[in-house]
Order: sequence, then structure tokens, then C-alpha cells
Amino acid sequence: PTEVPTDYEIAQQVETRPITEVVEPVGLTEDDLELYGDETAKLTFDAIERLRNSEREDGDVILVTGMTPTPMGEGKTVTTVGLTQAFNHLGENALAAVREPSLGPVFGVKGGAAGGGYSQVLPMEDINLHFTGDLHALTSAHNLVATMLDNHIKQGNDLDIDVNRVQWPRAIDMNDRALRETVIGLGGEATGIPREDGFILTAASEMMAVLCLADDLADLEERVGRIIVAYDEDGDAVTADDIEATGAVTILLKDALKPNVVQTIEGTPAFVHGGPFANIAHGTNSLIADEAARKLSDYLITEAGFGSDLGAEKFMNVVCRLGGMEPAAVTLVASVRALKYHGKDMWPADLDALDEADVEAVRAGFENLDAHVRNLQGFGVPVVVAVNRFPGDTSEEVEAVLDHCREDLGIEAAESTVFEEGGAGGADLAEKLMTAIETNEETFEFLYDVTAPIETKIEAIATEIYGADSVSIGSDARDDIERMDELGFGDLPVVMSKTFHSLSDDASKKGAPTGWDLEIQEVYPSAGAGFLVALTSDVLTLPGLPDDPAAANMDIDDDGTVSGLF
Ligand SMILES: Nc1ncnc2c1ncn2[C@@H]1O[C@H](COP(=O)(O)OP(=O)(O)O)[C@@H](O)[C@H]1O
Ligand SMILES: O=COP(=O)(O)O
Ligand SMILES: [Mg+2]
Repeated sequence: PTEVPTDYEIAQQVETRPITEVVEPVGLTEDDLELYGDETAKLTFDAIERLRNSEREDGDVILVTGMTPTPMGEGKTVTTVGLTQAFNHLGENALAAVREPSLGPVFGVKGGAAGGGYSQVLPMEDINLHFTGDLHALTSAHNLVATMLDNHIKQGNDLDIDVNRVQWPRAIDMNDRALRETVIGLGGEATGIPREDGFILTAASEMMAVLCLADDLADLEERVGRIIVAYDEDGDAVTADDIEATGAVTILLKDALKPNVVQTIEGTPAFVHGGPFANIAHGTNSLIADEAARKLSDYLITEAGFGSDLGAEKFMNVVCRLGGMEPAAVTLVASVRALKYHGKDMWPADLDALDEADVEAVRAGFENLDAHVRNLQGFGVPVVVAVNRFPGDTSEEVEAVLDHCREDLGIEAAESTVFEEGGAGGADLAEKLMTAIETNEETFEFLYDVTAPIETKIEAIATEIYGADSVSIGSDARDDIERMDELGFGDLPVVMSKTFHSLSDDASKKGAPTGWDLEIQEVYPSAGAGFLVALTSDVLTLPGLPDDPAAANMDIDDDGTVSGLF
């Protein structure tokens, strides 16, 4: 295989065009944009309103999800960008919508989230760093609520907040594990009431979810006001409205709510907006970006984080339900290295060992791929497997996967080389998806009815998607569920918080684990977002850095050229 230059080097070689030119073919004009430099813009609220009211038929939604990944990720974002380029390469009108990266992984294990190779959104270094400031705005908005909450307690606590029942931590956009559990208010009378607190990653904040699900400024303000920040001594909910934070928070988010528009390496417009992770949050970009993109294209290609047990499940049951949307087809990204990772029952991942050709290990990993295919077919949507080819993959290994999909699973599959070749490398995949959409006779259906009891909804996800035999609801979680029903949140969809390293709740279990029980530790309401969150075992809402973080290999030289960003 040819040595592919780094993502950053490839991105630097591309002559990008002014964003005002890039968006013209889809019918957007300069008046629809607020420019952030000449390569990046936000869509104005007027443009969003105009698109929302247009008679134009919505484009078909193609969801890109994946099998259970190695810690490096198997190429959903690369495939989303590459597939969008492929559709345009075939003369189709397709747009991408992806999430904006968090600085946590950028400086940690996974690196950036702007795609890779010849399938990236640009300018990748801006998108992966400060971009248009949305993550900073969300972090400030989140922490303004926390600041006003503790100030309320300090200034007399008229709302009778129970300091041991504060639900709203601090947030930071950095994988700083040392801040997971903190004590605040030390220093005596002047600083306030000492109490336990902690930080979560901004991607895990309900503020992020609210931004991703809001229709417009009015809806955003409504949702922010409903956020439950604590409970009082009687156990009643205390909201952002109660502590009078809503207006100021919404002001901080007034620009972040507008979706960002950039371009792919091949000059296709792409929406990059919102960034919830799929293990600790709902895992997909904003609805406002999806809605705008669908009014501007015949195909919207969008991703949901981690494996289909996380991002795709939430996309189907939460995002599509709340957004009145349904996927026309699903692309399930598989990689030879992830199949070997499962086939070798490897934990932790030894990426060097995964480079050795081993078609038997690939075959042994099919168990995980098959579980994801089965789960996705359960939603009544056509599934096409994309074998995202990495440089070291052998043709024998790739063919084994394609044959397995066609002969054993009876579904279409395509080798994708969009990383090394850009759009041309996804033409076969694009054609198979268009055929799957045209010939589809199934009907999309949710996994559960929201009016079912909370425990029933959790069991449906655990047993039908994760493969658990049963669910154990801890006594605290049972109290939580009772309180949810009392507070009137019983009819909300559920967002599970679970490890992404396994279909099960045990990161070390590969393949399709059976004979296990899912334990639920806690259930709490994201009343602003409009869903419940169910926590399983030790999912880290504030990840940590690895022993050799990506940050340690970054540098910038005198003329501003960056190195080590990937
Ligand atoms: N076909 C490929 N060849 C080489 N590297 C790839 C390929 N596909 C993805 N990558 C790299 O692997 C990492 C994960 O890709 P990404 O698209 O971010 O995965 P996901 O979105 O599923 O987490 C990125 O660094 C990306 O550049
Ligand atoms: O939420 C996680 O997203 P990726 O799988 O794209 O890293
Ligand atoms: Mg990604």
C-alpha cells in the first residue's frame, strides 16, 4: 500500500474555495450565511426558517453507524464524508452532517473527528480546535448554570435546595479525569457551602443535548428553562428557570445554535454542528443541521457515534422520534482490524497485532458484525455493510467480509476506499445504497413505545440490542424510576450510558456476549432535552488521557504549520 500523507498534510494541500461559492449549487446565497473567515460560515436563523417552510421534499436520510470499534474508531466519520463525496461524484445531490469534535479526544486517544485521508471536512485544524466557538459557548453556558446554582445557595437558598441533591456538575472540554470528583465551597464563610461536585465533558452535558434537539431560539430557551439542576428538601425539582439562569444561558448559546457550514476535500458543502458522544449522550449532530441539509439535498448522510448499539439505537429511538425523521437506509461500517479485534477476543486492543494478516481471525469476528446487522434490520431499514479498507488489509481478508455479508447474511456489502481515494472510492457503496432505498419494502419502526413503563423500555434496549438476558435495577435506580414517574417523565425515550468497547456493559467482552445481566445504577431526567438517561456500570462522563496522549506529539512551527493533529 502507498504511504498516505497525514490527514493534516492532505488537508493543507487542498485549494479550498470560498464557502459562499461552495454552497451556491445547493441554493444558498451569501445572505444565508454569517461568515467566520472565508472557509467557514453559520446558517442564519432566517435561512433556517425559509428552508423549514419550503415545499421542497426532504432528502433521504442515510445513517452511518458501525460495529463495536477498537479504541481508534473504524471510520464512520471518514465514511460519512467519503460517501457524501461519492454521491456527488456520481452526479447526485448529497450533503453530509457530522458532529463537531471535542478537544478531549483531540488531545487524547482518538484524535480529531473531521474524517481522514481524502475524505475530510475542511479546514480540519480549525474544526478540530476552536472552530466557531460552539464548544466554548456550551462550556460557559453549562458553567453559568452551576455558578448561579451555588450562588443561590450562598445567598440564602430561598429555594431550599438540598445540597446533597444537586444534579448539575461543572463541565470542561478536556479529558481531565482529576476533575471527575471534586469538593467545592472550601475556604470558609466567604466562599459558600462546602459540597461534593465534579466535572463532566461538555459533550456529555445536557446543554449539548438541548442545543442538538432545539428547533430555534424560542425552543432553545424553553428547553434550557426546563433543565433540572437540583432537588429541594421536599424532593421537588429545581430548574434553570427557578434559579433565573435561562435568559443568560440562552444569550450565551444564541450563535452556537446556528449550524456550521464547511466543505469536504472535494468541495461538497457539509454541516458540522453539535457534538454529543454516543456512549455518555445521544451521539449525533443537531436536528437543526439535519433539517436544513434535507431541504437542500436529495440525500443527507449523517453519522451516529460508536457502534450501532449506542449511536444508531439512539438515532432511531430518540433523534428520529423527537425530530420526526426516519432513515431510508443504514451504512454499517466494518473494518478488518475491528473484526480481528473481536475474533482474537482481544482486550485491551493491541493495534500492532491487528496489522498481521489473519483471515481466520476476521471470520471469528463476524459474530459482532452479525449482531449489529440483526439489530439494525430490526428497525425495518435496509442495511448495507461498508468494509472500510485500511492500508494493511489484504484482499483475502476484505473478500471474506464481503462474501460473508452476501452469502451468509443475504445483504449487500461494498468495499470502501474513500480514505485513500476520496469519493471515487465510495461509488460502489453509494450505488448499493441507492438501490437499497429504491427497492426497500420494509417499514421503519421504533424499538419501543414511549408510553411503555421505563423499565420495559430499558429492558427492550438491553435484551434486543445489547443481547443481555435480563436487567437488574439497583435499589437507588428503582427509587429514581419511581421519582421519574411521579415527576411526569415516564413517557420519555431512554438514552443509555454504556461502554462503547463491547455490546455488553463489560468492556473486555468481545463478539456478541450472551448469558449476562445488565445492571442499571441510576436513572435521571434530561428534562430540557426530553429524554431519560440510564447509567450502567462505570461509564466515564469525564474520560481521562492515555499514557501517551496525542497532545504530547503535537507542535507548531514559526510559520504556524501544525504537526501531530490527526
Ligand atoms: N480506511 C482508513 N485507512 C486509514 N485510516 C483510517 C481509515 N478510516 C479511518 N481512518 C482513521 O481512523 C480513525 C478513526 O476514523 P473515524 O472516521 O474518526 O472513525 P469513527 O468516526 O468511527 O470514530 C481516524 O484517525 C481516521 O483518520
Ligand atoms: O460518540 C462517538 O463518536 P465516534 O464513534 O465517531 O468517535
Ligand atoms: Mg467519528
